[in-house]
Amino acid sequence: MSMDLNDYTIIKEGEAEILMHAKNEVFFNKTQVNNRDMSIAVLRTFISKRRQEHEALLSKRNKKNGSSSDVEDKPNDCDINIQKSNEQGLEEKPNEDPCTASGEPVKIEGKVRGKLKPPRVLEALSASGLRALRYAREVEGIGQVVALDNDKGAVEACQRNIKFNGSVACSKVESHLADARVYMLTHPKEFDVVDLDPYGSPSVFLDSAVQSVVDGGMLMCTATDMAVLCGGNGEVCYSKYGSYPLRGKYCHEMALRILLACIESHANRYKRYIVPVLSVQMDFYVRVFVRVYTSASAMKNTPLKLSYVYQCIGCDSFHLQPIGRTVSKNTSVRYLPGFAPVVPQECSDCGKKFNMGGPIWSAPIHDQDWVTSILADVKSMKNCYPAYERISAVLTTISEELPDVPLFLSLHNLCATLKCTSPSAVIFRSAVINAGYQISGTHVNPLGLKSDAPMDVIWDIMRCWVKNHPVKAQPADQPGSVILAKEPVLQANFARAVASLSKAQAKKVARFLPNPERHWGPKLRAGRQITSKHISLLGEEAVNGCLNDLDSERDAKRQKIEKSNDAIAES
Ligand SMILES: C[S@@+](CC[C@H](N)C(=O)[O-])C[C@H]1O[C@@H](n2cnc3c(N)ncnc32)[C@H](O)[C@@H]1O
Ligand SMILES: [Zn+2]
Repeated sequence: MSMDLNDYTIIKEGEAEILMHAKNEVFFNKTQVNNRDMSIAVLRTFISKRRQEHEALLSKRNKKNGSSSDVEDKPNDCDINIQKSNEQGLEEKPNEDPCTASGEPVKIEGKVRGKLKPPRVLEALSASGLRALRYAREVEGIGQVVALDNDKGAVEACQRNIKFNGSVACSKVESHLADARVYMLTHPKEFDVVDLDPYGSPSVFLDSAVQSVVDGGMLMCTATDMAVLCGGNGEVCYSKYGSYPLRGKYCHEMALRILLACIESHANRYKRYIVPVLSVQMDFYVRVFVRVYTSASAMKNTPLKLSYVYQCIGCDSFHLQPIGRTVSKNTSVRYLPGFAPVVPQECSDCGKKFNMGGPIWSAPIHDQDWVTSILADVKSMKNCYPAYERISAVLTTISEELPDVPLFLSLHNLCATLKCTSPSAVIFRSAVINAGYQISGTHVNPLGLKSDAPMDVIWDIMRCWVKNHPVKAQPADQPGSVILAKEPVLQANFARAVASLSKAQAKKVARFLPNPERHWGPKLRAGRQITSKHISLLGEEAVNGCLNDLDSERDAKRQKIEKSNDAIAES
């Protein structure tokens, strides 16, 4: 088919270039550069971690072989995971043992040897192929990248772009017209990495995606339906993800945890479970990076990693209700349902009722060792990331998040409940630290604070604050009045604590950045007009912005708010 290059513009991102037709009939959203850069960073770390794990496995096996006879010990679950994960990626050493099955470690002179196969990546929803091309061209050590789309125009564009990107792209990237769900179902445990980047919700792809990843492989998954995940339509969220969202200030983190719980439930159907390495809320979407393993016995731990959330409708208090618990006796562990309820009918702080949301993933959402490696890698290859400033800021903030504290408090909301002036973040953080608890920021909200302090301690600190910063009298039945009517048990100490600023704050390293330009938001399915029906995909603000042409005003306002939020968080 002849093509006139004048009909196209060239878009360059990282090392990849794509041809965009003047009519732009294939999806492309440049704001997703943050998403693609972050994924490349995770992919690089995945390759190096996988190599380390492989070497550790080989040396463990060799030690075993050296010290014991031919009879192998029965491997435990953990061994099976590592073993299977590596078997998928093990390559025969040519001519060393022609009888060895492909993918099996090769045993030579009592030593197990094997070479890791470069990881195979499936970009299941590829559109123009930009992401697949960037993976192939920029990530050293990557294997084949399979790019799928069920839209003929997208596949044609992708194939054109593969050719346009030269020999490396041609040898590594292949594009197919396929329904991603069918393809993933018919390629079980075949891909080291599966990347899902859909329009809106990934929910319909999860069941097949968790089956297509090799043991120890990685699933990367975006969801842009934030209005659904953040509680705009609780029942829609429940039907798509099996969880009820709550409309707290922490809703974006809750969205991440709902998505993780949903992926885990799909994985469990196949005796598999997930281990999150990085979970990010950026721009207008959430994106999670999880490893997938198979183990019927490890799967029993799933209920320990999930919780319901009780959110008081009167004050900012929230409480987690774990689904399961364990009882250990000697060496045996029994799995039991969680003790319930963890809260009384009425909030013990303000007397109002609770909404119940979830279940959410309440175990850690990042592996801090991975986060450190990813951040170090990003910093060492600064010029290779077009969105360096943004992704390094997000990773820095994530690296400082308390790992074991789900969700967070909003200092603004606490003060709004009490109708008091707000202490600065530093003063509040100091009081929490001086009371013997931990506190950190969160990457999802410059004003959010994560703490392991129980709610009664938080309210005692605020009661002490109000004693020095009195409020006007309010009606007695208001949540704030009920809270302030009680005397604090704890005497808060607001003296500035050493750790009241995070390391990044102390060094003035950027943690939150405003959007670089207007229209920095989601895009519709290629070729569609924006109408009010698109609120769940784009969010109310974006849709109204397009419909009413109020974008510039809103953007200016948002940037102003972001700047002032940052200033408050730094203060
Ligand atoms: C948001 S775009 C992907 C953007 C791309 N990952 C990037 O980084 O530029 C989603 C793509 O998924 C494709 N798609 C939707 N449903 C699909 C399905 N069931 N199977 C394969 N592709 C599908 C659409 O045609 C669209 O091109
Ligand atoms: Zn309450």
